[in-house]
Amino acid sequence: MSANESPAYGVESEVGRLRSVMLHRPGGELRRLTPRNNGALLFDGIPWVERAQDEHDRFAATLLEHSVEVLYVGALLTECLYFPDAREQIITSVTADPRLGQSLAASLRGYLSDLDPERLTAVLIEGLTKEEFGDSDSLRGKLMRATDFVIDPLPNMMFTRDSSVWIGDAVAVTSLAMPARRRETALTGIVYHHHPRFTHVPKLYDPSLEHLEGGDVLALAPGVLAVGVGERTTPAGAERLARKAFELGTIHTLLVVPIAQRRATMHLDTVCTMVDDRRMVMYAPAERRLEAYTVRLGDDGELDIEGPRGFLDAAADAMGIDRIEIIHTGERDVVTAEREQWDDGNNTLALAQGVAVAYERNTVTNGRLERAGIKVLTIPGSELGSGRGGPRCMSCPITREHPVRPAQPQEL
Ligand SMILES: NC(=[NH2+])NCCC[C@H](N)C(=O)O
Repeated sequence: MSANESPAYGVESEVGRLRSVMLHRPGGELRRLTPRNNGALLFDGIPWVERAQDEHDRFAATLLEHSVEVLYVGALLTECLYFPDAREQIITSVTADPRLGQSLAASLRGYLSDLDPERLTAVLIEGLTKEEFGDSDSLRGKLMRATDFVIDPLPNMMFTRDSSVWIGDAVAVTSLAMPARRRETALTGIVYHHHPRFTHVPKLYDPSLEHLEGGDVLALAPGVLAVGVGERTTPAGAERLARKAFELGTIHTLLVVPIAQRRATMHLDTVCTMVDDRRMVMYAPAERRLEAYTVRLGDDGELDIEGPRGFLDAAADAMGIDRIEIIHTGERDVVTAEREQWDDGNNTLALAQGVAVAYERNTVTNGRLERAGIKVLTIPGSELGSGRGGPRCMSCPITREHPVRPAQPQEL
């Protein structure tokens, strides 16, 4: 590739050979979690930060050992913050927080403007307390405790799956539903709009639109997407995505899959993920329960909606295959299944057909995958898991090769 040629990115499936991925190594933002704020910040515990970082490094090393390019969102953001436009845009968006009040917003603007790109990146992700900022003049500042946040930390930043998703050769910077996560897309948006790697990439969504999270979007096959709607992605978000993707011609079918509005099933990828082009690891009760509406573009340019019918049948039809085979999470007993579903046993990341990264703790599910001929690459996740996300949530694939048929575990 010559210096001024832009690399070709794109994702058409869940299982084509993974070439490039975006991660975020958890850092100081996890140190902000306390028993008082962890619930609002969407963590079920208080992770041991150094251990979480070691676990994450093992994840990154597993990807690198399998020749996957690992890009870190923080490093890309820092590079963007050398551009005055990008700096101005992010500082304006952070200081527009109406909770600040005019005086604090003005002094915060001055403070942020003086930071070098690296420090600014850290503050944007790790947050800033009143104590660190040092303000005591503004009305808001006077009424804050030393440990209150002037800028909230983003501990869920490591779940890069949710804040952007590639659909074909276009990227969707998503619209996150939970208040604790909304600012993540201001940062990913800067990366995709300002980093020279990505300025040429078509953008098919933005954070001002209806709620849509990447963890709900599964690229079942080239041209076929499944989108979970529930706690995070709304039907309106799925509709908007369908219209945009049909317009760009990147898909021909979108399956809308209602999922229970519960924390255990916050995204479709907590219930099922693909391990090759016709097999999924899935939480057993979902196999019977999941339904799908099949959405296509009608001749009149309007959305044509069929269903609902069983998700697996609708998916196999859209993918042009006889059936999707299911590998169940856990054993036949519901308790193990429920435990391993909670611990992200379904949330595997395929590096290629039949090769998947999984948390080591889900021994029963991993054993089943192996017996089914899947090569399982395990990583530790005792600390990372407290944020309720597994290998799939912690990665945003940027480039996958086209999947190969028939499904064969590939030697990488
Ligand atoms: N794609 C996923 N399953 N992401 C998991 C995100 C976990 C994060 N703590 C949240 O609640 O939003």
